[in-house]
Amino acid sequence: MRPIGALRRIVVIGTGLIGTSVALALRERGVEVSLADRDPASVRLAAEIGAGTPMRAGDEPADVAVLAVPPAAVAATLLDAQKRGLARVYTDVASVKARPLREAAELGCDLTCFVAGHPLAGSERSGPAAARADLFLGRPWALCPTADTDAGALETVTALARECGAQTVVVDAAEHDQAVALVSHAPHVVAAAVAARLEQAPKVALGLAGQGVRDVTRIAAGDPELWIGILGSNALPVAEVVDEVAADLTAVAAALREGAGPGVSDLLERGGTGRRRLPGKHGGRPGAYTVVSVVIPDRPGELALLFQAAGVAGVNIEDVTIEHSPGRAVGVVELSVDPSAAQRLAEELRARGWSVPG
Ligand SMILES: NC(=O)C1=CN([C@@H]2O[C@H](COP(=O)(O)OP(=O)(O)OC[C@H]3O[C@@H](n4cnc5c(N)ncnc54)[C@H](O)[C@@H]3O)[C@@H](O)[C@H]2O)C=CC1
Ligand SMILES: O=C(O)C(=O)Cc1ccc(O)cc1
Repeated sequence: MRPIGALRRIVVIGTGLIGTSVALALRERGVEVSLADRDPASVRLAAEIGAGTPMRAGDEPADVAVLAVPPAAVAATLLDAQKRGLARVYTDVASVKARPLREAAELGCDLTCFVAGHPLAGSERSGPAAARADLFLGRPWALCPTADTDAGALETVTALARECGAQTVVVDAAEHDQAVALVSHAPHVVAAAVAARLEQAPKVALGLAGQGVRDVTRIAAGDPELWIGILGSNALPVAEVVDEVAADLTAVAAALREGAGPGVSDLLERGGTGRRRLPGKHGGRPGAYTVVSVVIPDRPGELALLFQAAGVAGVNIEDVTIEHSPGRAVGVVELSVDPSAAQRLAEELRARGWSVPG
């Protein structure tokens, strides 16, 4: 198949968080986008926020159709789209790869022009209202071609992911599923298990909750229906990781009952080592940034002034977290910056009246 030089028009089927984010990202790159979803309200909202125009019957085939539907709907959606000749090349974004590929083969889909894909970016929110054009910037985007995949189709989908600002990683579907069981799906289960402890938590405990428990449980706010589908489609690899986590937790509980000691420090040390192995932003060296903490009053416009001051100092903010003190009208903003810029930023902020401890 002839690889296309530039994407002219794509179709997005499934205008939720991921589909609409792909659409917004490509609209910014001048690509024409047609939108479809089984829920007409979702298409209308996506169109209203500038993601494209509703798909019309009789349109010419698009360069690519992006199937952004739940994993269990990928194969049937692909078959239907191919029967209608919606595009020359097809891809999906589902969080699981092996089972949808198997189901597509069983349904008799044309797998030469289908490149299974998965952007490793998202959030705990759903639907077009949560979509962002910059969602995929610097993020990995897995592509899982099979022996049947046409080289031109792979090139086209690679171009699409890169136009969205992502970095493509070609990986076998089964290997992908094992990997995401470890770095995405089992963590979701563990987050839910920690968050489930809060269901009956006394008010005093909830009032004492800081950023740590919010960090650990953020993804537990994801749509349960979507996640039941993801976990069910990748059940065995996820179960293996969950068993390993459970074994660690059982061992640490026993060690705690014997007065903490080596069983606890062993887990904490292994945890620290594992965490440091995660790559930093854009796949860079982990922990390569210095954190500058700033105390700010909790009032409108304060963050904008802070970012403006960083801009005046010529400092690029690589990441930001905000810690709110319950019941107090102040917050602590942690700005991650290049170590060579930390001192300059701290001085600029102090000169403008902010408290920058340290
Ligand atoms: N939520 C996340 O952070 C991420 C999700 N993914 C994957 O992206 C896909 C979409 O997830 P989200 O955008 O988060 O979900 P979402 O719930 O925001 O959007 C899914 C959309 O698909 C539509 N839909 C469902 N079945 C359909 C069908 N048969 N035909 C047409 N439309 C249909 C729904 O109406 C909804 O608008 C899933 O496969 C998910 O595994 C991938 C990366 C990150
Ligand atoms: O919210 C987050 O940080 C995520 O990691 C979201 C996410 C959810 C599902 C995926 O398949 C990929 C990414």
